[in-house]
Amino acid sequence: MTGQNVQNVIEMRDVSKVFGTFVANDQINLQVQKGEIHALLGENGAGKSTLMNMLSGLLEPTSGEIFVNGSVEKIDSPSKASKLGIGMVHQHFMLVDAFTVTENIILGNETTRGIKLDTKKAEQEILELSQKYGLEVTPSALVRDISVGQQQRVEILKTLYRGAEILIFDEPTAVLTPAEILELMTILKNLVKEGKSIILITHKLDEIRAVSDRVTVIRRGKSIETVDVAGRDNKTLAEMMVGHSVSFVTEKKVANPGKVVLDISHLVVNESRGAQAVKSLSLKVRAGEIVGLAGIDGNGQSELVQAITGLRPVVTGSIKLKDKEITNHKPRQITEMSVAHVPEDRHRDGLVLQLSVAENMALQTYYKAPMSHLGFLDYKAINQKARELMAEFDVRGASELVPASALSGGNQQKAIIAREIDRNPDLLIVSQPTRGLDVGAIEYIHKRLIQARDEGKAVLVVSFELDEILNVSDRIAVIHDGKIQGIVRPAETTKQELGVLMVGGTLKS
Ligand SMILES: Nc1ncnc2c1ncn2[C@@H]1O[C@H](COP(=O)(O)OP(=O)(O)OP(=O)(O)O)[C@@H](O)[C@H]1O
Repeated sequence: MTGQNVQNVIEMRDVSKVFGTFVANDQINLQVQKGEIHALLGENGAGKSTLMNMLSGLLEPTSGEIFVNGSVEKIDSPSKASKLGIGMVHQHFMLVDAFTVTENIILGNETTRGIKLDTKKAEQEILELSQKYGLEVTPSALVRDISVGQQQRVEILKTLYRGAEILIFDEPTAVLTPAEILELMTILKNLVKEGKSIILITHKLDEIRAVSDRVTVIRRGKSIETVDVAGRDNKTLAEMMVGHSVSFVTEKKVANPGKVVLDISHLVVNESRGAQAVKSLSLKVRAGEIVGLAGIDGNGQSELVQAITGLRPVVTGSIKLKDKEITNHKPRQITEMSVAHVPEDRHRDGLVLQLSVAENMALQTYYKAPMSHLGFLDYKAINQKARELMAEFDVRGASELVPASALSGGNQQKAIIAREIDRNPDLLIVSQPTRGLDVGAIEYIHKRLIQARDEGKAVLVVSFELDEILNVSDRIAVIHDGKIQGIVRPAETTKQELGVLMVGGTLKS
């Protein structure tokens, strides 16, 4: 069937997707015009990824029609999507670490294009594409040796190499540093300048306003409206998304810090290849305070958190928890000493994706009553507890029995935070707590962190988001090159000052 408005490279008409009895997409309409950047805005679990998975051939609609360049199409596989010129850049990269950039880009494409791994020719083509769109890469580098930002460029090149005209980006900036985000924004603009069309899923309202032409709002599985982005501010966009007013600043009382709970002294920790990542670092976190650890990715913050939680050996120095030595203790021993941890990589360290949401919520407690009796798991108790936590923390999903992989990214994060806060720890360490979360969920998580502080917990928040650090912290420690470059109070500093410390500068007193 033709006759559609050919200006629309994509038209989704009354598209629904039902999982069991759960309606994830409810008669959604979406029109994407050629040469535009079209943002999709919606709360965690609203149904954005589900909708895009139907465009990229990973899921088939339960009902509704999809038109590509004016013709109705059945997109029943990723290769069909690719043939139709649709490419998706996923949030979690799908690259092989041990292969080169070129090998990753041509992987899976050799036979369809009739090329027998002609690496030289492919390298040439990749260089041409990378120059045309400003996607700098080193074709011969191994993927494991390049930065996250470069890995994302490889993902983008992969879709372009397969001839993508319509590119879908699923929260592309969630894993990038501020500098890499700026580079990506330029790349997106280059892509549309060259005639590509882009669908952009992001929770970052600033990014939507910086690059998008139009935005479609999705709420609880339904498309609410499509509007021009020009002239709208963050508050308006946020309110359109959640359907009520949103506050960007979390109210909090002045902290009333008590005894030192976490005492890190002259700590040295190596990174995986043996170089020093944490270099004689000292830091204290007291009961009843939130210390925010700000810094550019790769300055030792991951290794520091891994050392505190027993996941990485300490070379020298000491870590004390309420005056007790925990240096190089096993992770389970540290957990048992009332330390909770929300890890930065929720898929690798936070969840077992194939287990149910309920089982994941019991991961730290399943071996004890009331979750188990005489060595047998009590599923009634496990599931009941999960239902309570899901209601309390607004974890939206079909039920507590679905695998964790079936929760949306933001809801997976809320599930981990619920599990860790519920353990009522003395020390709560949260890394990138709101990565991938919508503004409403961020507001809620920030409130819960402050509530934990007010209940007397020591809280260490590691984040690349300066707004987040400034919003929740009582003290901000800036880490640079494995050392604490400075400690400041949020009310007495600015983002600019933090930026100076983050690159290793010092503040004039
Ligand atoms: N295979 C599945 N089985 C059951 N429910 C599913 C499945 N896949 C997705 N869902 C549910 O559908 C809803 C929509 O999820 P989706 O991932 O599309 O949301 P999203 O808008 O992309 O959210 P986020 O911003 O958090 O990534 C969620 O409640 C999710 O739990």
